[in-house]
Amino acid sequence: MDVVMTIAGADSGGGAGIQADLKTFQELKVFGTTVITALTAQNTLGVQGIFPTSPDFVLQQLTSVFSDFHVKAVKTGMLFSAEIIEVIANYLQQKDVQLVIDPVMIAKGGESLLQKEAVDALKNTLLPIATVLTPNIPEAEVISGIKIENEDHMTKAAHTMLQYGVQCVVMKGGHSKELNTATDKVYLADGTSFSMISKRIHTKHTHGTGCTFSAAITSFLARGLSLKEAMIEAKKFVQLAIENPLNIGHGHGPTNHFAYQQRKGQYEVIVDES
Ligand SMILES: Nc1ncnc2c1ncn2[C@@H]1O[C@H](COP(=O)(O)OP(=O)(O)O)[C@@H](O)[C@H]1O
Ligand SMILES: Cc1ncc(COP(=O)(O)O)c(N)n1
Repeated sequence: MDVVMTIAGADSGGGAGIQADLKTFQELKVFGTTVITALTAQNTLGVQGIFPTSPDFVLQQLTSVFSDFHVKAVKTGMLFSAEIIEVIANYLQQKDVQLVIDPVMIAKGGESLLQKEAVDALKNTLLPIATVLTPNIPEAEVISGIKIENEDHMTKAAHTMLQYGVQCVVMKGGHSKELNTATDKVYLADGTSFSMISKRIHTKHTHGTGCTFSAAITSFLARGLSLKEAMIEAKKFVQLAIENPLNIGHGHGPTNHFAYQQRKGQYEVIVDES
């Protein structure tokens, strides 16, 4: 059994963070372990409270898991502070793992999940050791310092982020103004790029989409898929999870992690290499 790890915040509402990651891992048949960076009191309406873990206890969790398991791939989500990021980067740079960074900054409800001072730590300590970075457009703007209003800006921002040493940047299109499609653009360190295109679902139930997508990439990498195959299959996983909502909660409801196993044969992501 392939072992993976998520380093993220816990979402009491079950739709994002550690909870979304573990549900994704389970559906994709990898064994999920966790390092919890913060507890959040959260539901589909928003984040009501944050209780961060001490950096020392983050290190203790990392040590417990790595001293016992052969972890093949790790993803990070909500990291909260520069101190927590530094502990994680110092620890992971000695390990031979594939590392997927979802640079979670702001929850869908607008609450901050990463302190402003922590962005430099993310860029300077985690990106140099990362395999994949999965920013949405607002996160890409903060990391690259480039305002993204068209595809040229997106390419420039991706190349700026690649310069920090990450091998691949996936610019997620959930927040773009496209009406009919949700396109994620993948930029690789060798200068090539491709787009993954799916139909845009008009729904408010998108809580935890980014967490689910990055957890799916992590699972497929651990199972031995190539970077490109892992990305395409993860896009399919998140598409089916959004397309088949569970309709629970009174706000931005969670996505449906069961849908991929039920319907994966019925949907193909369009890949554009041009
Ligand atoms: N309305 C939607 N319809 C289809 N796919 C979507 C939609 N919203 C987001 N996605 C997809 O979900 C994944 C997460 O994207 P996004 O929502 O931008 O991330 P985040 O949760 O970090 O804001 C991406 O693959 C994106 O294309
Ligand atoms: C603990 C935690 N991690 C990540 C997110 C981001 O998810 P979303 O962007 O869907 O609010 C969140 N709301 N809570």
